[in-house]
Amino acid sequence: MYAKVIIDIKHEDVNRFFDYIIPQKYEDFLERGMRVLVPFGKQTRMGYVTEIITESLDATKEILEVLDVIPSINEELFSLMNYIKNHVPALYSSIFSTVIPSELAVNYTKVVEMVKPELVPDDLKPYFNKKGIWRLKRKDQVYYPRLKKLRDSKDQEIIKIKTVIKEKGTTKTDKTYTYNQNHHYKRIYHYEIVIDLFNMKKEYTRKELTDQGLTASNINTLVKNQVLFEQEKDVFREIEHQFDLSDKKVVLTDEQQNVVNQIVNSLDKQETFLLKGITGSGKTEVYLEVISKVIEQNKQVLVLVPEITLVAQMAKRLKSRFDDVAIYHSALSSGERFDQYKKIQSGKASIVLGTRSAVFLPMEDLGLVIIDEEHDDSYIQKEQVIYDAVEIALERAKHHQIPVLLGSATPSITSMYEAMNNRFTLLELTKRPLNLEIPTIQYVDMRLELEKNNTSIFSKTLLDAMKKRIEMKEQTILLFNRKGYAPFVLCRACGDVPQCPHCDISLTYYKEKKSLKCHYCGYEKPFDNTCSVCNASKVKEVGTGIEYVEQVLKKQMPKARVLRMDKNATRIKGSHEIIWNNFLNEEADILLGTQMIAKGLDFPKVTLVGVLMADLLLKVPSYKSTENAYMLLAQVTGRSGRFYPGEAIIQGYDIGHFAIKSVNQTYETFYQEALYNRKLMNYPPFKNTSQILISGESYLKTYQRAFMLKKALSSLSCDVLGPSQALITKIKDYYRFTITLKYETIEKQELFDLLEAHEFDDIKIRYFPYLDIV
Ligand SMILES: Nc1ncnc2c1ncn2[C@@H]1O[C@H](COP(=O)(O)OP(=O)(O)OP(=O)(O)O)[C@@H](O)[C@H]1O
Ligand SMILES: [Zn+2]
Repeated sequence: MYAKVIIDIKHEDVNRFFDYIIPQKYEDFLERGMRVLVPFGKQTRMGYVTEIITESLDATKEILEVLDVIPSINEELFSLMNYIKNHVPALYSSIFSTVIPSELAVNYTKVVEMVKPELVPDDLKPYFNKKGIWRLKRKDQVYYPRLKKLRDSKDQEIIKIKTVIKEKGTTKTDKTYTYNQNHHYKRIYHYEIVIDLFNMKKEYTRKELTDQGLTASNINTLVKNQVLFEQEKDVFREIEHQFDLSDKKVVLTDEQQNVVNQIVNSLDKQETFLLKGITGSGKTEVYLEVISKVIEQNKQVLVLVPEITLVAQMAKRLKSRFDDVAIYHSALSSGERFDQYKKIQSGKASIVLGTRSAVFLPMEDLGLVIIDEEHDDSYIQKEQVIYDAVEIALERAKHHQIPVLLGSATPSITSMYEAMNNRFTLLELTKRPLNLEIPTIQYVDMRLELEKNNTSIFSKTLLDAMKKRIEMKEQTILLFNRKGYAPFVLCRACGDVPQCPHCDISLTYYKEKKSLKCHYCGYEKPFDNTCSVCNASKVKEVGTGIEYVEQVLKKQMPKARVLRMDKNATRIKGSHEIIWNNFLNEEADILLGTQMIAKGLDFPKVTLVGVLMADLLLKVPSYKSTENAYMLLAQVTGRSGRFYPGEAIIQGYDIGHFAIKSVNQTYETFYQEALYNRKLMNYPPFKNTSQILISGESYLKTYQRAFMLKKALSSLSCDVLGPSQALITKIKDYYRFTITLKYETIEKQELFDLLEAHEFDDIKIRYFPYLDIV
């Protein structure tokens, strides 16, 4: 028997199947989808078995080891990988590592062993340990050529180089102790506490015992004298939460019950529901009720939220009401994530809650997928292997023949269009349950503030409203969608902005480190207030970042307790949940944040939402920027008045803009206008679009190649636009051009072949299945 294997190396040259002999001991055991170790050239590598075959002409080497007990890739996952493969050109190995958890990957470390110590050059000797072993680090790469020579020297092998492979995910074990009733230890009277403890519970972990005051040497003595039996056991790394498990009990409104009934009647069918419910209309209660019905049928539910910020709130609701909830996202520790994965893989989770990548988790008895805030861009993975988790979820639904429930107050234009054309079933919630209205919205034109000599970033209206909230013990959410502090520096004398020498982008200013850094290539140089162009000592930070807003806020409202939620404030594991929990428990008056706080969150005491520089949202270069701005504003203002009547204040310089104005109107008004624009411009849902990036070191050559590609593409039935300069015209010394495709249908494989044929050593071509990712 033989196995077809994809090798875990991300390189074009090995992007194909390799045949290996299955040793007899693995013949009955090995299955398609398992991870194996195989010899590859002079190395040992991990690989994925994609097929078991009976004949092979190429197989010469045997599989060394099998890493799985259950296949890491089940049949459903294989079909999802196939779906991805048909949509984007990507290496097999990259697709594998996209769909499985990173904990299933392995680390390869090279180890050098002395064979003839006397012949090892003196300057290398200090790197070896006492046992004659040197674990190579990344920085040791400079020694590779010399080491290889020592290994390959003709008649004498002076050293050996081995690859040590370690799985990233590890199972945690802990020592546990039970009490031996029949021991003969005389001095047990010294350990009364032990007797008491084991009267209460049969088994304790080492940590539990030390927490009770026993020292390590106490425990050792008791084990030695056979009072305690010691055993090594796997321990499950449970995720620790900040919240308590108390569930709200609500009686569904007629509208909610209606929606629930419709979904529940279709649980055995593949059907896509679009639940469009205004902000605060109680979509979560609908989810919970439907989930309980799915679980009654012994099936599983996958719940996706677009951002880690939203996990805690949903986790609290789910864990309070249901057992066996697993949680999966990138902010867990590697150990926690590995254990959650194992729990899911073994079928022990009835509900899985996660962010984008959770869409690939193995769930054999999947009965429903819920995608909350379905309009959110975060569902699209924009790096490496590009995919849209919503599309993947719809594929899974096809596989299992089950419904998908998409929920949003502001559905994406494409989802709404599907619903209007009866391909999705539209369900609506039009009211807030406690008869509360959507908050009233007030616009403040900051140009007029300036005329009134107010140069602060806060208008008087907003400042007064926040102060009033503090007096009334109510809370405020403030949105400022720009991260970091003073993102760049500028010479006030000549206007020069320091740029990265390798990329066409201004350098970011890091105040604490006093340095300037390029976001794209990592180039870094110390900040210097002398301008390199005009020599004036006038280089200063520019712009107002969210940390600056926080400072001003504290200055203008010294009594206010402010929490900040942005990428910087949430770098530490668990901080999303801490900030969320603290604000929910009213330990702060104001929650200041980026788009992270704009959607989905439900804080009863928030009666004011303020938006600073709303027009910043429009400055994003995307065909969707108007729509995204509208949706973000409609979402964030919807955080106000969910339990008590509320209001929202939007500040900006261009508040007459369609996107900003529309927040005060219905979603339908906005949808009609946005759809009209998309029709006019041939954007989705009317035409499919994708983009091709052509990059190379020579400006002229790259531009020429892009034109040649355009010509070749005209043989396909699609509109080809461009080539034009990419938004960032140069990255890491590579010039960048884009070509945009618009089409109804396109033969993807033909397109990918064409792109491949146009790749040259000095020209790179990348394909993006969606616009504005380049
Ligand atoms: N039937 C009900 N009776 C009383 N309160 C309810 C009812 N349904 C929902 N609520 C409460 O209303 C609030 C808003 O509900 P929820 O967070 O589910 O809104 P949502 O539709 O998800 O809104 P958004 O799109 O803004 O996130 C919650 O505090 C929820 O507990
Ligand atoms: Zn750079």
